[in-house]
Amino acid sequence: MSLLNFYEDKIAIDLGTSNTLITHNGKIAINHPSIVAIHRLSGKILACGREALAMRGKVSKNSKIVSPCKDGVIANFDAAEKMLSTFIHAIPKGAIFKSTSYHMIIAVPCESTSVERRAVKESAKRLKAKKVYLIPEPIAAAIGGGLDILQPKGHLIVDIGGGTTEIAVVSYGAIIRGKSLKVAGNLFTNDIINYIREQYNLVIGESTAEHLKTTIGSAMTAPKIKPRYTTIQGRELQTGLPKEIKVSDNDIAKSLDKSLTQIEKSVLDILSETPPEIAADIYQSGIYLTGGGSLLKALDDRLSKSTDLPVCLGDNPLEAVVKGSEAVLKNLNKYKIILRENIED
Ligand SMILES: Nc1ncnc2c1ncn2[C@@H]1O[C@H](COP(=O)(O)OP(=O)(O)OP(=O)(O)O)[C@@H](O)[C@H]1O
Repeated sequence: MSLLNFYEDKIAIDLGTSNTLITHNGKIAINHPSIVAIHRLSGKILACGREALAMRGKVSKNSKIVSPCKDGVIANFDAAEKMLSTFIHAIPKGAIFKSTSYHMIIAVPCESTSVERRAVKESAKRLKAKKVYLIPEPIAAAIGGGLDILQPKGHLIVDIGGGTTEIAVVSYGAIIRGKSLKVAGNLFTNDIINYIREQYNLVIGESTAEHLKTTIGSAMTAPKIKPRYTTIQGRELQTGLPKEIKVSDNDIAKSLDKSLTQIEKSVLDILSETPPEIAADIYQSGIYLTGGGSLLKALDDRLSKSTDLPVCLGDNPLEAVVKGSEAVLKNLNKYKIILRENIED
C-alpha cells in the first residue's frame, strides 16, 4: 500500500429513506434526516437535513421540500446528489489531508437492481469518489451490530428502516435468501394517521404520528396491563376546528397490526425457503433485529411469538448500517467475500 493510499479519505454512506449517516475516517460525521429544501427556479439547495426538516410546511411557493429517497431507493438523483454533496462538504476535514477525492462505500437494499446500483455508483463518481463499493444494507447492519457473518453459519437478519424492511438469510458472508419489503417505519406512521382519522375523526400531521409511534407506540396490545395514554391535538374532520384527544398505547398497537403482520408473513416465507442446514443454524441463533423501526416497543416479543424463534435486538440500530459499511471499507481484505458474493455488476 502506498503512502498516498494510506491517507486516502474514506467515507461510508447510509443514504436512508428517513436518515442519512456518513462516517469519515472512522467517525460518524453526518447524521441528518434525508430531506432537502430546493429553490424551484434555480434548483439551488436552500437547506439540508434538520434545517430543511424545520422548513417543512412553512416555505413559500418558490421553494420545495424534497425527500430524495423513497422505499429505500433513490427516487430523485439530482436532489440526492445535491444533498450528499452538501453533507460531504460539511464534514470537518483535517488540516493536512484535504483530499479532493475519496474511497466511498454506500449501503444499498438487498433487492436493488443492477441499473439502480450502477446509477448509485455514477452519482458517487460525480461526487468525486475515486473508488466506490456497494454493500447490501442488512449485511452492513449485521456487521455494524457486531455479528460475525463471515462464519459458515446461517443468520436471519431483519432490518426495519423508514422505507423498507430488509429480510436476509446470510451464511458465510453471502445472502442466501433476501427480500426488500416496502413496509417499514414510514408506513407505520401513516397507519397511525389513518387510524386516528377513522377512530377519532381527527386529522393529525406526520410529526404528531411519529411522536405517538416513538413514545407510546407498541407492537402488541396488552389487555391485562393498564394502558398508557397521551394527549394529542389535531383538526376535527367534520367541523375543521382544532381539537384535543387522548390516545392509548393499545390504539397505536391496533393501528400497526396489519403492517406488522405483513412483515411477519414475509419473515415466515423467507424461513420456509431457507435450505435445511441453514434453517438449523437459525433455529439456534434466532432472528437479528435492527434498523430504526426495531425500536418499536415489544416488536422483538411479537416477532419471537409469531416465528417461535429467539429474537436478538441489535445495538445502535439507527447507526448499524453506516458503522458496518465503515468497518468493511476499513478492512476490504477481510470482507472481500461480502463485496464479491453479494454485488455483481
Ligand atoms: N423509538 C422508535 N420507535 C419506533 N420507530 C422508530 C423509533 N426511532 C426511530 N424509529 C423509526 O425508524 C425509521 C428510520 O430508521 P432508519 O434510520 O434505520 O431508516 P432509513 O435507513 O432511513 O430507511 P431505509 O433503510 O428504509 O432507507 C423511521 O421510520 C423512524 O420513525
